[in-house]
Amino acid sequence: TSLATSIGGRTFDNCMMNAAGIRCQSKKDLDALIASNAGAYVTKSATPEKRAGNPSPRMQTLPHGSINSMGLPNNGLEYYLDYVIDDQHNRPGTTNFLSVAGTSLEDNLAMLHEIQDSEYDGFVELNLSCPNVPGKPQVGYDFDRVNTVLDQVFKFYTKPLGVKLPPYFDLVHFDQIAEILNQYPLTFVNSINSIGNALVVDPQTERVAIRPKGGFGGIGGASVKPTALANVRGLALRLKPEIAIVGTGGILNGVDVFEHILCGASMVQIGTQFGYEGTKIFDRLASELREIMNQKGYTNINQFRGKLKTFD
Ligand SMILES: O=C(O)c1[nH]c(=O)[nH]c(=O)c1I
Repeated sequence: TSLATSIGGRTFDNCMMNAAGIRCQSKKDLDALIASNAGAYVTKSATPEKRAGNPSPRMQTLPHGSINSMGLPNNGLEYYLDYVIDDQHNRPGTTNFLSVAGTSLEDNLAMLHEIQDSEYDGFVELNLSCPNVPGKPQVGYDFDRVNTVLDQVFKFYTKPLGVKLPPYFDLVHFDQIAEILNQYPLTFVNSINSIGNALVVDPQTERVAIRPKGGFGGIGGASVKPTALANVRGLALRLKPEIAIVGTGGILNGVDVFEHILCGASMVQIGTQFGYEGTKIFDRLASELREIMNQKGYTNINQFRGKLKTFD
């Protein structure tokens, strides 16, 4: 039973990896991902310079997921660019993901120029959906802005690139974002990021759970799976076949991986639950997914990708 997948002509021996932001900020974190059974890793979203991020408490675990307002803490683009270039020398033929999240178009273009001019030959995940930088909107909710960003990027960027999108909640929004994305040579679209600006309250203390932004933060984990599957399916039905879908959101068990692939995902990313379990989760999910595939008579994931049935 093979869990292999391919995106943009690159093959991965396992269709599961971490989600940006979770246990991927330091070299130590990334080394652990390399040592694990994950099929790839993605680095913490980078800004041009190192950032401390929001004041703590800025992340809280919940019974059915997590809330976070980290505020884009990261070690700066050079740190991650050096890491992934070093890794591609050490492990030729492997492909990984470098996430960038500039707080302005200028920053994003500057970082992509630096990556374009470097010897990095892996994927870039352009994060258009960080919900937690105070005063900054989630670009993914401004369709004209997304168009402008991609138009500017693809004037010069020729290496494989995908975008990380926020969740949409209206079928017309799936139509509108897909119409824009289909105009560009994207390698993949990653859906979803956390459900932004939710609020968790502690009834005992009568106070919010996290400090930044009056307690408003992004929700991840089990509670977001129905929204994540809707976005994966909504985009799979609308995007041109050359654009692969990376499914993120609400994956705790092998069955959740199966559901994301059934909806159209070629690769899946695990965030909140990976944060709790660590890299051994990739072993557990692989055996659980293989068990499901064996029961159903599937020998590889291409046999059921996107094959979700409806009633009609
Ligand atoms: O607060 C963060 O650092 C963060 N948190 C998220 O939930 N999604 C994101 O894309 C980011 I850049």
